[in-house]
Amino acid sequence: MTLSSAPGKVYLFGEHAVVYGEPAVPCAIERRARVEVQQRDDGRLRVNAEDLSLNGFTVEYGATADARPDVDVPESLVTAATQYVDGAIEQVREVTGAEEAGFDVTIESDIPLGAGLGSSAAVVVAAIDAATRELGVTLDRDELADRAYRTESQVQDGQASRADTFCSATGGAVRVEGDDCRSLEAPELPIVIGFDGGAGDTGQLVAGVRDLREEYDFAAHTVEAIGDVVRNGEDALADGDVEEIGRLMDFNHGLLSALGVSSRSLDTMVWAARDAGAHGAKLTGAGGGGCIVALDPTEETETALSFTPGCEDAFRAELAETGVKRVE
Ligand SMILES: Nc1ncnc2c1ncn2[C@@H]1O[C@H](COP(=O)(O)OP(=O)(O)O)[C@@H](O)[C@H]1O
Ligand SMILES: C[C@@](O)(CCOP(=O)(O)O)CC(=O)O
Ligand SMILES: [Mg+2]
Repeated sequence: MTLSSAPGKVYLFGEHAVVYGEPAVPCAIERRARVEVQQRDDGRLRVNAEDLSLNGFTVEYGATADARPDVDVPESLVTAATQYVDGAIEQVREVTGAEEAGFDVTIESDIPLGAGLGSSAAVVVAAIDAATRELGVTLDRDELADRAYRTESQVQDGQASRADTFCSATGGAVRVEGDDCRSLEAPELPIVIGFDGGAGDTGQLVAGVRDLREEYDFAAHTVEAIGDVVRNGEDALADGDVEEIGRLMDFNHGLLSALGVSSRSLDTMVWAARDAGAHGAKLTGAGGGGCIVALDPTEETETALSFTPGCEDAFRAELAETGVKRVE
């Protein structure tokens, strides 16, 4: 039995635009997915994922595409729920050459699903790490991040960035621009998260931005403008200027909103945070529903969010210094 954990993340800047080669700065947070893997000798894959949004279910199915899970829910829901884990195991079989390997996979996670905190990347990174180690293969961090990226890219129809998976594998604050992935020195940031209890489908939201960008030049320019915000944000991070980081987060939210990926509840939480005196606030991740990230060293934003209709949970998040790790 092998167990690994990997952290989720918030985007300080740059989600969506990063898919088209602009830079982005995600930051790992101390909310982790833990994936336990046990090899089995019949080549089958059994996934036990109590947190899945189908009210929690256990699926057991074979290695071949025709052997689908025997659960009484629509096929599309099952696929949406299982595709990241399926993809991760496919990568493990490929990279180890153990094409027939079967596994029992058990997932336990503190990261809400589809909420912009990178649950998919954390699950994929931890699953690939645990399953390869279970087969006696240790991937270095970059290869692990790359295999996890390939999984996200496949699920998102070829439209994914390396940002979430690199951040989850590495921990800390990172900067990703195309294939260039590196760690960043970041000041201590007073991160507050508001969660509306909802979720967005990353693949669909990414496809929506892609279509807008192809249809309208001004949407393409909006994506480029996000890149400019990120570059300014990097300077503010290097200077440790939290007020300026906040101002740029506000701007970044406006541009994401223009691209159609915000929602009423995300906007409501963003405004509640700003009204409470946060330095800045924006949605994080793909959007559509889920989480916002705000910066506030005082208790005001967390308190205001906890009284905001439509906000289900408000909490402070610590930076996760460590990315993927083995759990003994
Ligand atoms: N605890 C979990 N157990 C099983 N699968 C999970 C878990 N958390 C996330 N996933 C997978 O990740 C998907 C959500 O990823 P995504 O839409 O990218 O949102 P996000 O990464 O922002 O949380 C889920 O539909 C599921 O396939
Ligand atoms: C929208 C995007 O930039 C980030 C998605 O983050 P999340 O899956 O919503 O946590 C997509 C990507 O970078 O692959
Ligand atoms: Mg994701």
